Amino acid sequence: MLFLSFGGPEGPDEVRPFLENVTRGRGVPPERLDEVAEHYHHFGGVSPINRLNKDIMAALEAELAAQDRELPVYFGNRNWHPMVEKTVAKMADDGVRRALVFATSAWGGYSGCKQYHEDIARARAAVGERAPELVKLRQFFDHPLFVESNADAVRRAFAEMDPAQREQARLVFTAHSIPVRADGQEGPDGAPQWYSRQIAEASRLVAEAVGEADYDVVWQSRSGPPQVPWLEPDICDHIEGLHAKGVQAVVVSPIGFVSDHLEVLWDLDNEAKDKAAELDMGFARAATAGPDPRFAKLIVELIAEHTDGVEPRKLSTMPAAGSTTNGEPCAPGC
Ligand SMILES: CC1=C(CCC(=O)O)c2cc3nc(cc4[nH]c(cc5[nH]c(cc1n2)c(C)c5CCC(=O)O)c(CCC(=O)O)c4C)C(CCC(=O)O)=C3C
Ligand SMILES: [Fe+2]
Repeated sequence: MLFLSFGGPEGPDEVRPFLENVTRGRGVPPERLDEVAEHYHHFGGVSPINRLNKDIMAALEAELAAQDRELPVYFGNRNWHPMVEKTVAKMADDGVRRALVFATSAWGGYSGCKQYHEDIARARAAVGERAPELVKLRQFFDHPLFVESNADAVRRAFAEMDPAQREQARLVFTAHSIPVRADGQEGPDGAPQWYSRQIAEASRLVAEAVGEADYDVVWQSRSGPPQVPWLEPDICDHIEGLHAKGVQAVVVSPIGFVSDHLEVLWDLDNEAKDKAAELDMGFARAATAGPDPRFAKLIVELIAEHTDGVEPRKLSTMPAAGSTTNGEPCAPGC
């Protein structure tokens, strides 16, 4: 099994080279990179993502052992060490001929799915003929274990809230913004907005599970040049808008993220929280699904769909997608 993720710097000297890897050829303006570098420096130049991924892998290994499944887990990243090319070379050295790939995103779209397929293809090309066959596991945004752990996290966040504010607190889901044009691309069902529709659907399922009829879905962490439209509203603007309408408290669910990496710590626990405080609003941020023990069970279930013919469990009617061999596109044009 190859555990494939984004990667992140482990010290101040690694921040710039990491950011250059992330944005290579993407037209992200240098001012934006300076701003994001500051976010990393605020945490000593260390992204929490590597530690979080190691925790998930440890839980995954324990779950595999508990289920008597013998499956070695390798770790590789798109943007920082251990780089996926090196990891796949090591797998070939170890005699691995075929592996499943878990990518740490629940979603379709370029950053969450297609780019991981490109990583798989690039790593295989770098290794050459000896490269193992690599089969990526599917998108899991509507898997009951993902939905239930996010729902429990939302319940805990409501419970944390001052009882006086709890009743009127507004539930707000947030995910990583992407360019409006990128979101316009068709999904495997032939309809556009595959990524934002999945976010909407996962949010609906979580809201339904916790019994909140009214909620919002908003975006965060936009990048790119300011003149290019990205999905809106931004979480901080939205908190202002809610305040103007008389809402006194928000519960924020970072549904778009698998763990508390830098965008969650900075854009939510700093910026959004400060915005709420400035407006004298109550604020509670729900946990992400990654550290929940159900997350390792979810990964093993996705594995079992391939090894044991386990029927994919899905709470939405949107088609399963994102699983192909050697980085092939899921559907023509995907
Ligand atoms: C949809 C999406 C996810 C969610 C998918 C999923 O994971 O479920 C995601 C995850 C992540 N994004 C991350 C970090 C960054 N993303 C950037 C830039 C960008 N992200 C984009 C989209 C997404 N990104 C896009 C369209 C860009 C513009 C440039 C480009 O087209 O690539 C930049 C460059 C600076 C900036 O512009 O912000 C950084 C540093 C980290 C690691 C955080 C850590 O270190 O803890 C993670 C997990
Ligand atoms: Fe990103």
